[in-house]
Amino acid sequence: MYIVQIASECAPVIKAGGLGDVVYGLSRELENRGNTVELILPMYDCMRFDHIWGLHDAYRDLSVPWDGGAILCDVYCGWVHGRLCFFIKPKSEEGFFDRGVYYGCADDNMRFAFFSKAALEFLLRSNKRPNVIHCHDWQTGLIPVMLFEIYKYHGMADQRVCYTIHNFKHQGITGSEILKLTGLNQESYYFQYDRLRDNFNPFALNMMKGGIVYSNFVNTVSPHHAWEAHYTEVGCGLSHTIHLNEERFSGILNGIDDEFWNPQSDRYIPSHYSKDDLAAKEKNKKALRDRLLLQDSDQPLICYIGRLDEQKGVHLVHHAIYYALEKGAQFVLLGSATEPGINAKFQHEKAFLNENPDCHLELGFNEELSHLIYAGADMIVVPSNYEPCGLTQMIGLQYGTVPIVRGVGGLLDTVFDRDYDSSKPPEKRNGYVFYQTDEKAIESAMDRAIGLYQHAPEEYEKLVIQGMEYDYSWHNPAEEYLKVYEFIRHK
Ligand SMILES: Nc1ncnc2c1ncn2[C@@H]1O[C@H](COP(=O)(O)OP(=O)(O)O[C@H]2O[C@H](CO)[C@@H](O)[C@H](O)[C@H]2O)[C@@H](O)[C@H]1O
Repeated sequence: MYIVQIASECAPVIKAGGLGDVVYGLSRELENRGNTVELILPMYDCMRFDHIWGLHDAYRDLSVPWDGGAILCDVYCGWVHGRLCFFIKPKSEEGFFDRGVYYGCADDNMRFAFFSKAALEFLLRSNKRPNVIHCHDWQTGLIPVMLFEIYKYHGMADQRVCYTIHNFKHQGITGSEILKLTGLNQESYYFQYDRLRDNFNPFALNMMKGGIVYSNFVNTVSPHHAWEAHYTEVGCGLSHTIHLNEERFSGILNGIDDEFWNPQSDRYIPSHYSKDDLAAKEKNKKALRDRLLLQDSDQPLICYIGRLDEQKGVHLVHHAIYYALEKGAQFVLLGSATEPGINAKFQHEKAFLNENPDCHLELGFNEELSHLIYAGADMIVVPSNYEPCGLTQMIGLQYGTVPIVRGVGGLLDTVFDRDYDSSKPPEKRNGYVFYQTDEKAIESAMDRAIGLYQHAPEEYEKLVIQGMEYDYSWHNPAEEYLKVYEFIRHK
């Protein structure tokens, strides 16, 4: 099958979070199974060019209709660790992707609407006719809309769209100007409730809603989160739209790339290990302590890795640091905050804890360091308010780092409480789960984890091994996506 992924991220060349991991990992697995996969991405000035091999011109002066005129783009092509990627570079004054950041500009809606239009125009003009176009999140929500309202009539009638939602919080809510810019026009048509009109603001359009309404199949990234999005406030206003389209909606659990995230071959860690050789994991702990100037200790090292925002339960992340220290454990945090208030709070904590030999806060994005932390830590906390899937707990499991998670979304589908999970026999349990959002809840789960580490090391090691035995690679999820692709192809 010929599949084109269109997204705003692809790890490691463009990675702000989990979306990048998924786009890369799924593409690799689909190719391993004999499919042809190509990716279309924006050409950001700040992306990691050092991860692209053989970058060259693929299409010069692609004329993308925009705002009644056209913007010329150059399309470059290169391989990102074996994946064939096309990068779109607009040559307009706005410099849509020359902002030094991936997201967070005042005109993000326009930037990604343009990217979506340019991606379709590129497919059309270069005569690429994939069986399936797979798009991701609000940034590409307009792709199925424009495909089925415009491009279908220009020789792209056979293409089918699978649309994956990684985060319902950001939906691309925009004004009517986007219709004129993209050439969709016809305000009264698109402002209908069963098309793009936002479910709560009758004067706004919602790009993610467009993605749901127009795609041949829609999914989010875990079965439990699919249920939450349908039936709870976690759908962020789109539950009714999901309800109306429920026969085309499901949850497919993410995987993690087992080449990139593999303690037996990870290029960023000093000592490779497996579940049969856990002594080598200790060497990574030592390397991590040395690198971050932490003192040696026989107490557990607990970590947090992830974006620092409301979604991730920052108040509990903050509490976990102090509670770990109170219990004699060590804590390492690697995170970046885009919200100024949250950033200021963690900068303050970093300064306050700077001299503490048991704690290190690293504020920023650092792929290489993240690997060493997964390998060197004993436990990872993931106290999210909501979590569509969550990759950090799965990576933690793969690296023998026991997850302590809040029981929401994909965390519930992947972590099974050692002491209380009745759905799994004891030998299949792999971590700790708590449910409430108050401090006592995370404290009790941390107590149980730290207690086992301190008082029953053999039992603790068993738990580590049980976690490492889980297969959260892309093998099963890719199978499910292929079933979806086959299903929509023949519709
Ligand atoms: N400061 C930092 N330095 C280095 N690496 C960092 C980092 N902060 C985060 N990372 C890395 O980025 C990824 C984050 O994965 P998450 O599942 O937390 O994704 P996120 O919430 O961004 O994405 C959304 O999409 C993903 C994919 O579908 C869903 O799993 C998730 O629930 C949803 O919120 C991991 O690979 C992690 O190691």
